Amino acid sequence: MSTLVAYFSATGTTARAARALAEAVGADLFEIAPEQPYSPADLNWNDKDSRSSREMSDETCRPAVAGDAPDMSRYDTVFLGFPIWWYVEPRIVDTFLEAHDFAGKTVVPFATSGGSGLGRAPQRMATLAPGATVTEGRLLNGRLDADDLRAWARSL
Ligand SMILES: Cc1cc2nc3c(=O)[nH]c(=O)nc-3n(C[C@H](O)[C@H](O)[C@H](O)COP(=O)(O)O)c2cc1C
Repeated sequence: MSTLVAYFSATGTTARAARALAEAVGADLFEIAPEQPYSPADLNWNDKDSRSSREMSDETCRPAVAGDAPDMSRYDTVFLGFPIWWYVEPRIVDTFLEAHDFAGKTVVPFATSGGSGLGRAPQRMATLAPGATVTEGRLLNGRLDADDLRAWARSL
């Protein structure tokens, strides 16, 4: 069994963290790409009518994921990365969690943000991945050190 790093990234920051993590721990990498990419206007958190604001104000919103899904049966540990949006994981991460069977797997959240922590994201994610062990996760803001990432992965 092996390790997957799956991530959503709207503007590239989480993508960089995900690549560094996958390389450091020798994991496969999968991008959770939205069927409809997010434009800069979509990401405007000052506009309560922007796409991201509308999605995040609706707990049941599940934006569609593009492309082929990974074969989850190959993995026992899944690092799941995302930008913090309104203190939690973007709804498209919820789409991904509900689309796969994580029972018996370890799901490790990681995030980038403007400063907020993971907040309630791990708890929310646990409710969407029945039977999985969802760890408390970690912010991967700033410079990432491969040895530090490996030590973190070993400690899980
Ligand atoms: C709609 C939206 C909401 C955000 N909400 C938060 C927040 O609650 N706390 C925070 O620290 N950063 C917040 N941010 C900033 C992002 O988490 C941060 O820029 C992140 O690194 C972006 O990652 P990405 O480039 O992978 O999309 C928000 C960004 C967007 C677009």
